[in-house]
Amino acid sequence: MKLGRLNHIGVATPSIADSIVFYREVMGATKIHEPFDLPEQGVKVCFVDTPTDTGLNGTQIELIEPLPGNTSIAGFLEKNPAGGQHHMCYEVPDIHAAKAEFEAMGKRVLGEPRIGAHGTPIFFVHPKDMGGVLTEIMETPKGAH
Ligand SMILES: CC[C@H](C(=O)O)C(=O)SCCNC(=O)CCNC(=O)[C@H](O)C(C)(C)COP(=O)(O)OP(=O)(O)OC[C@H]1O[C@@H](n2cnc3c(N)ncnc32)[C@H](O)[C@@H]1OP(=O)(O)O
Ligand SMILES: [Co+2]
Repeated sequence: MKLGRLNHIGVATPSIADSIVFYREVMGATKIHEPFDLPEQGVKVCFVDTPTDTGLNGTQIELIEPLPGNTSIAGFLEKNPAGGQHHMCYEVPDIHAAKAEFEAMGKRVLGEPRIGAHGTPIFFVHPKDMGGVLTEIMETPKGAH
Protein backbone atom coordinates (compact mmCIF):
# COMPACT_ATOMS: atom_id res chain seq x y z
CA MET A 1 0.00 0.00 0.00
CA LYS A 2 0.98 3.66 -0.26
CA LEU A 3 -0.58 5.68 2.58
CA GLY A 4 -3.17 8.03 1.06
CA ARG A 5 -4.76 11.26 2.22
CA LEU A 6 -6.85 11.07 5.42
CA ASN A 7 -10.20 12.01 3.89
CA HIS A 8 -12.32 11.94 7.04
CA ILE A 9 -12.61 10.72 10.58
CA GLY A 10 -15.98 9.07 11.24
CA VAL A 11 -17.59 10.05 14.54
CA ALA A 12 -20.72 8.19 15.62
CA THR A 13 -23.29 10.28 17.47
CA PRO A 14 -26.75 9.72 18.92
CA SER A 15 -27.73 13.16 17.60
CA ILE A 16 -26.19 15.00 14.67
CA ALA A 17 -28.18 18.08 15.73
CA ASP A 18 -26.48 18.09 19.13
CA SER A 19 -23.08 17.38 17.58
CA ILE A 20 -23.47 20.34 15.21
CA VAL A 21 -23.96 22.61 18.23
CA PHE A 22 -20.86 21.08 19.85
CA TYR A 23 -18.62 21.51 16.81
CA ARG A 24 -19.83 25.08 16.30
CA GLU A 25 -19.90 26.27 19.93
CA VAL A 26 -17.06 24.28 21.51
CA MET A 27 -14.75 23.66 18.56
CA GLY A 28 -15.46 26.84 16.62
CA ALA A 29 -16.19 25.05 13.35
CA THR A 30 -17.07 27.55 10.64
CA LYS A 31 -18.08 25.24 7.81
CA ILE A 32 -20.68 22.62 8.74
CA HIS A 33 -22.45 21.06 5.77
CA GLU A 34 -26.15 20.22 5.63
CA PRO A 35 -26.87 16.75 7.07
CA PHE A 36 -28.21 14.20 4.61
CA ASP A 37 -29.53 10.67 4.77
CA LEU A 38 -27.65 7.80 3.15
CA PRO A 39 -30.43 5.17 3.40
CA GLU A 40 -28.49 2.50 1.54
CA GLN A 41 -25.89 2.72 4.30
CA GLY A 42 -28.46 3.20 7.07
CA VAL A 43 -26.98 6.47 8.29
CA LYS A 44 -27.60 10.19 8.47
CA VAL A 45 -24.34 12.00 7.64
CA CYS A 46 -23.02 15.51 8.31
CA PHE A 47 -19.57 16.75 7.26
CA VAL A 48 -17.66 19.29 9.34
CA ASP A 49 -14.75 20.91 7.48
CA THR A 50 -11.42 21.50 9.19
CA PRO A 51 -9.36 24.45 8.01
CA THR A 52 -6.21 24.11 5.93
CA ASP A 53 -3.69 26.71 4.90
CA THR A 54 -2.88 24.87 1.70
CA GLY A 55 -6.05 25.80 -0.12
CA LEU A 56 -6.74 22.09 -0.49
CA ASN A 57 -9.71 20.45 1.21
CA GLY A 58 -8.87 19.60 4.82
CA THR A 59 -9.67 16.32 6.52
CA GLN A 60 -13.35 16.36 7.48
CA ILE A 61 -15.17 15.12 10.55
CA GLU A 62 -17.94 12.80 9.33
CA LEU A 63 -20.74 12.76 11.87
CA ILE A 64 -22.86 9.63 11.52
CA GLU A 65 -26.18 8.90 13.21
CA PRO A 66 -28.05 5.63 12.71
CA LEU A 67 -31.23 5.72 10.66
CA PRO A 68 -34.05 3.49 11.98
CA GLY A 69 -33.12 -0.13 11.45
CA ASN A 70 -29.36 0.45 11.31
CA THR A 71 -27.70 -2.14 13.52
CA SER A 72 -23.96 -1.49 13.23
CA ILE A 73 -23.99 2.11 14.39
CA ALA A 74 -26.79 1.42 16.87
CA GLY A 75 -24.67 -1.38 18.31
CA PHE A 76 -21.67 0.94 18.57
CA LEU A 77 -23.81 3.52 20.38
CA GLU A 78 -25.10 0.90 22.81
CA LYS A 79 -21.49 0.39 23.84
CA ASN A 80 -20.67 4.11 23.57
CA PRO A 81 -23.89 6.02 24.43
CA ALA A 82 -22.30 9.45 24.02
CA GLY A 83 -20.90 8.44 20.62
CA GLY A 84 -17.23 8.48 19.70
CA GLN A 85 -14.50 7.97 17.15
CA HIS A 86 -15.84 5.28 14.82
CA HIS A 87 -13.55 4.95 11.78
CA MET A 88 -10.77 6.53 9.76
CA CYS A 89 -11.08 6.97 6.00
CA TYR A 90 -8.10 7.09 3.64
CA GLU A 91 -8.13 7.85 -0.07
CA VAL A 92 -6.74 5.57 -2.78
CA PRO A 93 -6.48 6.14 -6.53
CA ASP A 94 -8.04 2.77 -7.43
CA ILE A 95 -10.54 1.06 -5.11
CA HIS A 96 -10.28 -2.35 -6.75
CA ALA A 97 -6.49 -2.43 -6.66
CA ALA A 98 -6.62 -1.39 -2.98
CA LYS A 99 -9.14 -4.12 -2.15
CA ALA A 100 -6.90 -6.75 -3.76
CA GLU A 101 -3.91 -5.46 -1.78
CA PHE A 102 -5.68 -5.66 1.58
CA GLU A 103 -6.99 -9.13 0.77
CA ALA A 104 -3.51 -10.24 -0.31
CA MET A 105 -2.30 -9.13 3.14
CA GLY A 106 -4.98 -11.32 4.73
CA LYS A 107 -7.09 -8.41 5.94
CA ARG A 108 -10.87 -8.88 6.12
CA VAL A 109 -12.48 -6.55 3.59
CA LEU A 110 -16.11 -6.09 4.62
CA GLY A 111 -18.27 -6.52 1.54
CA GLU A 112 -17.83 -5.30 -2.02
CA PRO A 113 -17.00 -1.67 -2.86
CA ARG A 114 -20.13 0.48 -2.72
CA ILE A 115 -20.87 4.16 -3.11
CA GLY A 116 -20.13 6.13 0.04
CA ALA A 117 -21.01 9.58 1.33
CA HIS A 118 -18.72 11.38 -1.12
CA GLY A 119 -20.29 9.59 -4.09
CA THR A 120 -17.24 7.43 -4.81
CA PRO A 121 -16.65 3.71 -4.14
CA ILE A 122 -15.65 2.73 -0.60
CA PHE A 123 -15.06 -0.39 1.43
CA PHE A 124 -14.22 -1.11 5.08
CA VAL A 125 -11.49 -3.30 6.59
CA HIS A 126 -12.24 -5.08 9.85
CA PRO A 127 -10.87 -3.26 12.91
CA LYS A 128 -9.43 -6.46 14.34
CA ASP A 129 -7.08 -6.66 11.34
CA MET A 130 -6.20 -2.95 11.51
CA GLY A 131 -4.85 -2.39 15.00
CA GLY A 132 -8.31 -1.85 16.42
CA VAL A 133 -9.25 0.89 13.94
CA LEU A 134 -12.22 0.34 11.66
CA THR A 135 -10.69 1.55 8.41
CA GLU A 136 -12.59 2.89 5.45
CA ILE A 137 -10.90 3.07 2.07
CA MET A 138 -12.33 5.50 -0.44
CA GLU A 139 -11.51 6.16 -4.08
CA THR A 140 -10.38 9.76 -4.53
CA PRO A 141 -13.12 11.81 -6.23
CA LYS A 142 -12.13 12.75 -9.78
CA GLY A 143 -10.73 16.28 -9.89
CA ALA A 144 -10.59 16.40 -6.09
CA HIS A 145 -8.41 18.79 -4.04
C1 LIG B 1 -20.51 4.46 3.99
C2 LIG B 1 -21.07 5.77 4.36
C3 LIG B 1 -20.13 6.59 5.19
C4 LIG B 1 -18.94 7.01 4.33
O1 LIG B 1 -17.95 7.50 4.88
O2 LIG B 1 -19.07 6.91 3.07
C5 LIG B 1 -19.68 5.84 6.41
O3 LIG B 1 -18.54 5.81 6.81
S1 LIG B 1 -20.94 4.97 7.21
C6 LIG B 1 -20.12 4.13 8.58
C7 LIG B 1 -21.00 3.01 9.07
N1 LIG B 1 -20.75 1.80 8.30
C8 LIG B 1 -19.91 0.86 8.78
O4 LIG B 1 -19.34 1.00 9.84
C9 LIG B 1 -19.73 -0.37 7.93
C10 LIG B 1 -18.54 -1.20 8.42
N2 LIG B 1 -18.77 -1.68 9.78
C11 LIG B 1 -19.10 -3.00 10.01
O5 LIG B 1 -19.21 -3.82 9.11
C12 LIG B 1 -19.32 -3.40 11.46
O6 LIG B 1 -19.53 -2.22 12.24
C13 LIG B 1 -18.12 -4.20 12.08
C14 LIG B 1 -17.91 -5.48 11.29
C15 LIG B 1 -16.86 -3.36 12.08
C16 LIG B 1 -18.46 -4.54 13.52
O7 LIG B 1 -19.75 -5.11 13.50
P1 LIG B 1 -20.16 -6.29 14.52
O8 LIG B 1 -21.59 -6.60 14.31
O9 LIG B 1 -19.15 -7.35 14.42
O10 LIG B 1 -20.04 -5.51 15.89
P2 LIG B 1 -19.41 -6.02 17.23
O11 LIG B 1 -19.80 -5.01 18.25
O12 LIG B 1 -19.72 -7.45 17.44
O13 LIG B 1 -17.83 -5.84 16.97
C17 LIG B 1 -16.95 -6.92 16.77
C18 LIG B 1 -15.61 -6.44 17.33
O14 LIG B 1 -15.17 -5.27 16.59
C19 LIG B 1 -15.07 -4.16 17.49
N3 LIG B 1 -15.59 -2.98 16.81
C20 LIG B 1 -16.84 -2.79 16.34
N4 LIG B 1 -16.96 -1.57 15.77
C21 LIG B 1 -15.74 -0.98 15.90
C22 LIG B 1 -15.21 0.29 15.53
N5 LIG B 1 -15.99 1.22 14.92
N6 LIG B 1 -13.92 0.58 15.81
C23 LIG B 1 -13.14 -0.36 16.44
N7 LIG B 1 -13.56 -1.59 16.83
C24 LIG B 1 -14.85 -1.88 16.56
C25 LIG B 1 -15.90 -4.50 18.71
O15 LIG B 1 -15.41 -3.82 19.84
C26 LIG B 1 -15.72 -5.99 18.80
O16 LIG B 1 -14.49 -6.24 19.40
P3 LIG B 1 -14.42 -7.30 20.64
O17 LIG B 1 -13.01 -7.24 21.11
O18 LIG B 1 -14.83 -8.61 20.04
O19 LIG B 1 -15.43 -6.76 21.65
CO1 LIG C 1 -16.93 7.22 6.55
